Amino acid sequence: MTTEQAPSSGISRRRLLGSAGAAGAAGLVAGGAAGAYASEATREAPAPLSSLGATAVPFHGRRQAGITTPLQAHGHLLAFDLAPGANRKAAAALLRRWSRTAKELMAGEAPPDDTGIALDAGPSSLTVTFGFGRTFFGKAAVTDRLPEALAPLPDFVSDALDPKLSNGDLWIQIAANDALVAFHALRALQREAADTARPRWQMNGFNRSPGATGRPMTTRNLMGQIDGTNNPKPADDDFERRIFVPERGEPAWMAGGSYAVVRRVRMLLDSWDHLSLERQEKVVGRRKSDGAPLSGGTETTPVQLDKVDKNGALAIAGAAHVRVAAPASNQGAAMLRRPFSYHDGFRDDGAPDAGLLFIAWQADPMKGFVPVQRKLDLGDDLSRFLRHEASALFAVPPGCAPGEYVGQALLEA
Ligand SMILES: C=CC1=C(C)c2cc3[nH]c(cc4nc(cc5[nH]c(cc1n2)c(C)c5CCC(=O)O)C(CCC(=O)O)=C4C)c(C)c3C=C
Ligand SMILES: [Fe+2]
Repeated sequence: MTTEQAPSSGISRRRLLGSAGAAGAAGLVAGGAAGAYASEATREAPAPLSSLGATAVPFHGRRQAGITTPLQAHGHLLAFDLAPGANRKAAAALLRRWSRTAKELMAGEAPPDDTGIALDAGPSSLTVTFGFGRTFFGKAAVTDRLPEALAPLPDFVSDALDPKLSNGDLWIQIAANDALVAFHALRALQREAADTARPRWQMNGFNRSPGATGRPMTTRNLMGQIDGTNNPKPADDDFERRIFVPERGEPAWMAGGSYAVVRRVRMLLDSWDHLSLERQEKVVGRRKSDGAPLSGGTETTPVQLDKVDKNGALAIAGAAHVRVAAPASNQGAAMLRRPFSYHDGFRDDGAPDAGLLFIAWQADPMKGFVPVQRKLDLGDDLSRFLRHEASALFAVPPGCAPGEYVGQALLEA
């Protein structure tokens, strides 16, 4: 489920509908003489998609898509609250509708009553990922299934949180390599929430587009740093244990799932951009140009935290971000960081309202995000340039088999 696959057929129902519509429209504009051309064109198969458009990520599987899937270029994060009076049964019906639609959209299919926003486009690596917030369990009367790991996150020194942009009963992460495909999914899912759930907040983010660089590279954030290098890798022995709830984990409905910490972290870009390159690199502990650690080597060379330079000073400073955040500094605590950048215009003081939609995935937030953020709070040079403005924690259940829906074991067991 986590690896991208070429679609089984290059031509989806959505693409056939789209090109037939376009050809029809061309015929109308050109008038009668073009009619023969129009009907001929209608019968023609559309041109093959580029690999960007054609790539489909399967919806069904052991894990939900969008956790270990390669980062896409466009992302929408949406939180919903259950509408007053919406009960467990209504929530179950909503998750069933959402799962069916997500499956169709991820395959490049047009759902019934389609808006047409993504006509002509392929699935474009669309992923849709669903999660449950702590407040869901009381409203849906399933408090007996509330995971311990969904305990509220503690307060942090660097928090300046906006409650209206935080938490939420239900969460959807939508991501795709095409902006219209991503918005199309957002609109379809929001329409299906109907009277059962109301939007609480939305955040829109982006990453590098595939093909923008000469070779596939780790993405950069808005501070210009290569960001994501030292993430746990699926090939690591302890990857599954760190990121996903074990098969015999508690509660049973979360076995194979993961917990997503979502933080909207504004960057103080005006202050940051005033630092010299040398200072910026010291704050992080890596070179800006290629992401290599200041202890030497290339981007992927393991960081040597004990390395000293010829003057006897630490090559990676005591308060450098990579030192303070490293598992070695946090009793092994680790998380999979899978963020999007955001830019929401400018603030009243003229500063960019921009930063990182930081999303951290882990089997247990108390062994991932929480201890690391506590440590960063105490003495991380980078934190001086960051403001945590929104926060949420969601239980993201495992994926589902054909005929099932995400969260079924929570809502029907
Ligand atoms: C609580 C966890 C973390 C927050 C919040 C966080 C914010 C944040 N980080 C960057 C930029 C970089 N982070 C890098 C590495 C890194 N960051 C965290 C954790 C948090 N970051 C970890 C666990 C690590 C890996 C440390 C290690 O083991 O080496 C890097 C270096 C490149 C990389 O490995 O990804 C950068 C750059 C920003 C801009 C930011 C908030 C906006
Ligand atoms: Fe970081």
